[in-house]
Amino acid sequence: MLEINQLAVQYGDITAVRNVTLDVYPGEVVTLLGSNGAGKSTVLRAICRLVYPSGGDITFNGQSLLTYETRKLVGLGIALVPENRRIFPALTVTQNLEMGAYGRSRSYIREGIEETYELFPSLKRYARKLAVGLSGGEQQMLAIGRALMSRPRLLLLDEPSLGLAPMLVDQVFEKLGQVNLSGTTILLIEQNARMALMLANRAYVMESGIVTSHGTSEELLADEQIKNAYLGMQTI
Ligand SMILES: Nc1ncnc2c1ncn2[C@@H]1O[C@H](COP(=O)(O)OP(=O)(O)OP(=O)(O)O)[C@@H](O)[C@H]1O
Repeated sequence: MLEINQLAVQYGDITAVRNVTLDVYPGEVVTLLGSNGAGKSTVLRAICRLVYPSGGDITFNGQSLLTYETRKLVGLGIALVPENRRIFPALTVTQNLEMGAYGRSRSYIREGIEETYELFPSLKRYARKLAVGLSGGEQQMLAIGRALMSRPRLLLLDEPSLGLAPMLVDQVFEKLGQVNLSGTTILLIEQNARMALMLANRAYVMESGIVTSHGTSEELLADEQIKNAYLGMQTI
């Protein structure tokens, strides 16, 4: 579905990412792990055309994304849940969801909102409240719900656990599991390796701009180096 081939990205003189090759197959959850500054977000930015690669290619269902503008990706079936959620604080919860399907028919939007409230019943209670008043966990659910409004085939998430208490992280990941079960493919960028590996089928690990290992989640969970570097002493 998504193929990244030998991707390189520069910020001026800084090479943030080089030689990154990564595949996401339909129906999978794939996670990209790595510590701060490893280059994970840069890969996501390149997929969304927020930065232009200095080398390599990115294709979606066989079509190069490098010729696409960011705003056209949604039409291809790609939606992004950005880092720090970036919801519209001065709009209500329902209005935020409507923005996720901007330009679509009223019935498309109505059905999307109904489906979103089915998936996130807690959001429904706040439908008419301003998004600014939501807790961090609810804002993350709203950001995911907004991205799902366009019925993406591929959902990209940048650090959905960021700033959330552990219980809320569990809830967000449980919802992502449901989203995947209902047919949406997921590429997840995370620093919370434990949660990400529990959800994902496969994972890639990045260090200093390159992919240093990849495999199934089971393989990486059993890997001593990964355990020491990313999983601490936690027992899975
Ligand atoms: N706009 C920018 N200008 C210059 N350098 C940048 C810019 N954005 C990122 N970098 C650098 O590129 C490298 C990769 O950053 P990136 O944000 O992709 O890492 P990351 O793995 O997503 O980390 P984080 O979890 O902190 O976002 C880092 O060295 C970072 O300092």
